Amino acid sequence: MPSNDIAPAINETQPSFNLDDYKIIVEGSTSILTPKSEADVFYNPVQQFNRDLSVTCIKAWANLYLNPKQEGKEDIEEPELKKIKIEEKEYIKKFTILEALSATGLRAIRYSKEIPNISKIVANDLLPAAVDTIKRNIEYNKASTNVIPNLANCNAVMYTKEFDCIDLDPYGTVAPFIDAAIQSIKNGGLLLVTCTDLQVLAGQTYPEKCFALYGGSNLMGHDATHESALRLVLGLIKTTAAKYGKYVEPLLSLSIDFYVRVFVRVHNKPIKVKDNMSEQMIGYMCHDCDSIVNQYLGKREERTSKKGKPYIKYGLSKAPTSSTECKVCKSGVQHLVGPMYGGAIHNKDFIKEVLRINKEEHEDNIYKTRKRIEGMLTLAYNELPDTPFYFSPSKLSSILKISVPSLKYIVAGLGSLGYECSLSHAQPSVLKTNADWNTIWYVMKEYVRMKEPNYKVEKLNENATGYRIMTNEDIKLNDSTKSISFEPNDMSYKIEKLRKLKMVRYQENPTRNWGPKAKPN
Ligand SMILES: C[S@@+](CC[C@H](N)C(=O)[O-])C[C@H]1O[C@@H](n2cnc3c(N)ncnc32)[C@H](O)[C@@H]1O
Ligand SMILES: [Zn+2]
Repeated sequence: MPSNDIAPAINETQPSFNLDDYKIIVEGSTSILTPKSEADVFYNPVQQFNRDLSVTCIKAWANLYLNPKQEGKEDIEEPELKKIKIEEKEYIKKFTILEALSATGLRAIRYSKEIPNISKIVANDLLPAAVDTIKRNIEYNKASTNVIPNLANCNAVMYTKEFDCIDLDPYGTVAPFIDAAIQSIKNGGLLLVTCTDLQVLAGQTYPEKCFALYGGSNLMGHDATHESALRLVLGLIKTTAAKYGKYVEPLLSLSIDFYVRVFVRVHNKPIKVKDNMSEQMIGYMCHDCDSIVNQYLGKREERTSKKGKPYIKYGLSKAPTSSTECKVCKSGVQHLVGPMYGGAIHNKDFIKEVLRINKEEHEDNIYKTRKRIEGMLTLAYNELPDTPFYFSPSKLSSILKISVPSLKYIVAGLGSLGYECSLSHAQPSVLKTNADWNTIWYVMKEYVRMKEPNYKVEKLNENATGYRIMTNEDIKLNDSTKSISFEPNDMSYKIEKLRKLKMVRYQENPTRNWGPKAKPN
């Protein structure tokens, strides 16, 4: 069982550097020194968004769950602190952070300067050169009161010590660190996870590697592959935690530039672990038309006993949810994707608090990526919560060989049939919807019929996917009382309003050769 105490692994020493030997990089509240000769430890300026966002998220987590303003809100259970509460009534809970893979110490030092109520933060790295840099930067920033440099394999630290908050920001995949992190994190604690291996998590080349690391395969070649990357990472964290009776609650899950970043809360709640089976899913993804049919791996039913007591019945799910032939385009090739997490990937209350802090407490001169945080999180806040994946009208139009309709028409069409739509933070010009793929394609076909009077299906090759879809009479509505319209409606107004907000919603390439940085020699 990991213990609570965190001992400095090294002794404080006298200042041991000559400032002339270093160049100074300023980010947020913090200046870091990197050797003028050549930086041999890791600093990636493009990751400022990751660090600005993480500061804001840790503050939001502490406000909501650790030191909540209103009475009665859930908080971290810690017997010692509870005792103080009874005696003194009022106190502020302090918390510990582990930056497990710290490189320069920049992130840890920023946390210590920008986030209140941290009792200790351990800035850990495996490389002696990195830890020397961390020490130098702690000293230069006068952060030695609560930032402790530590030289160790982070798994060894996590298997032996407990923390309220753990940040994992590795090169590439986080997979080797999840088990230890889950064991180290305290009840109700916050786990922050980066994965930069999107070639594996969202690419088309390494399904076997993706399966080995994350226990599932991604939506190879599909527009929504970045959301499947998030769901694979969440699936890994959830199944790892389940073994230890811990339940993982996603707070915010973002696909950003060249990486994914998820913020989850980990609870010691074996009863909630029972939901894991019915939260995990596989999908049948059509090779030709992008349609996906989801299949949850377990059944969870809320029932009432004869005595009127509610209870939950868990069971096996009915399978398969799809036949070997795609119902939309009749292709015989359907790929199995997943298993991955199929539930909600964000918590709206959490995003609201992050947005509030970002707006009210942070300034542009320190938080250079503040505007982008506002844009991306506003999109995440407005995403449909429980509907995996999204589709791209542009991709579907290319299959039908039509010019791309304005998003508002497709949204209006789905809205007129009673379905909901939203945008996605993960990609511009895509739509999430609670309609199934049969209905999505029905809307596309109706759009062609009503808005493209000169369209001639005969011009398509008879073997083409578009031809098979346009001539498939089975693509129709289940409910014959409904009729479709592309006139503006509540749903299309809502989406258009969001699209017209003047916000930085998607990143443009900020520098030449941007992306994950290679390991230093
Ligand atoms: C991507 S960098 C971290 C960047 C840093 N978090 C930031 O925000 O600037 C990854 C770091 O992890 C360290 N590392 C790799 N494997 C490790 C392990 N098992 N334990 C501790 N540190 C490790 C590397 O030496 C490297 O400095
Ligand atoms: Zn198909």
